[in-house]
Amino acid sequence: MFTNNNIEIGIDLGSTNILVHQKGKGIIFNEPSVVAINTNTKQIEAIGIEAKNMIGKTPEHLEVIYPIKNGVISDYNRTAQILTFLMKKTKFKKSFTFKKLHATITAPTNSTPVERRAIVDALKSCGAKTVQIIENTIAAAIGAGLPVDEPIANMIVDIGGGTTEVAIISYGGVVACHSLKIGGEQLDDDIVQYIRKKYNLLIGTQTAELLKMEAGYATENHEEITTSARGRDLVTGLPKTIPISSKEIHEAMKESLEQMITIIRTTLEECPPELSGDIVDYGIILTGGGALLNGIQQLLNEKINLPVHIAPSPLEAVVIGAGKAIGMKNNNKKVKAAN
Ligand SMILES: Nc1ncnc2c1ncn2[C@@H]1O[C@H](COP(=O)(O)OP(=O)(O)OP(=O)(O)O)[C@@H](O)[C@H]1O
Repeated sequence: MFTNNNIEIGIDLGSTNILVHQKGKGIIFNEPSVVAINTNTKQIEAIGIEAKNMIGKTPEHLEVIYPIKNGVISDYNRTAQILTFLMKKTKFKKSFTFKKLHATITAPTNSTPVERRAIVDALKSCGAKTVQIIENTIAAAIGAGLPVDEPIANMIVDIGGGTTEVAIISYGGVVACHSLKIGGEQLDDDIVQYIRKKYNLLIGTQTAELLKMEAGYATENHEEITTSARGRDLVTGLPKTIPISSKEIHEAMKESLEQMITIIRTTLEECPPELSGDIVDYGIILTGGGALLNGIQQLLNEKINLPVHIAPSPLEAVVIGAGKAIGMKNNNKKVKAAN
């Protein structure tokens, strides 16, 4: 659609990870959604891995934060700063063709027009010539290789860091959808709270995330493993290491996982009957980092009684879909363009 002088990119501004996909090059940026802010100048000093490595080690004038909450940055200025910094880091700003940058950026299904406008304006203020917004779930479906423009219903469950989004997609549009402000970060927090209550031990969220990845199981029945958790004893104030079992980690995450199952059920209940057959035939496609949780496929299969498939690159599906969607905007009725 565009000439070779144009750069076409897809951006996934996730709560946990920011990814940029460039047509012809693939994923060119994939780093944590962390920024280091200079509290004196209010300017961003670092983003991604560089900023994450500063956590706990920053001088007084630097604050390290995760600015994207539940897939949305509420502050327009901060959004513009992050995107400008991102454009510099990905070197688009140095390119003389920058004025021909065409960006597709994803947004949560339930984000407000004000939040979407803020993202579009921020990207345009960075110099993007055209900006289009695509819903996360549609991008995830495209990235997972589903035939979104065909009259076949597909069900996407995207379990990200801050949100779980569920959508039934047919003919390129969302037929039914629900979003929950619970994702992988809540599971980490559940583990922190569980260990604090049961053992009077305070662990960090990064430790909790590692426990989740190594020994966290979505299903109650699994081969039990034991690992160790390191933190600060809340009684003595001293560092302490305790053994912790995969059963306990499952127990900690159980309630949040049940809430995810509930919104999948609710979305299925709203599926028009003539599309239900497709969902029965094709099942549910899982995307987002949460798709990598041990046993999640089995849990959903047992509770929802439908086939469950994990997308080929679950962490990258959304940005790959955003990157591909740029040429699809005339077919995809749910892609909201703001050129
Ligand atoms: N192997 C794994 N097991 C369990 N969880 C994992 C694994 N790998 C990544 N995750 C979790 O996936 C989450 C990040 O997923 P993803 O990058 O899809 O989120 P995001 O797009 O940044 O967030 P959102 O869509 O909510 O804005 C984190 O909570 C991370 O802990």
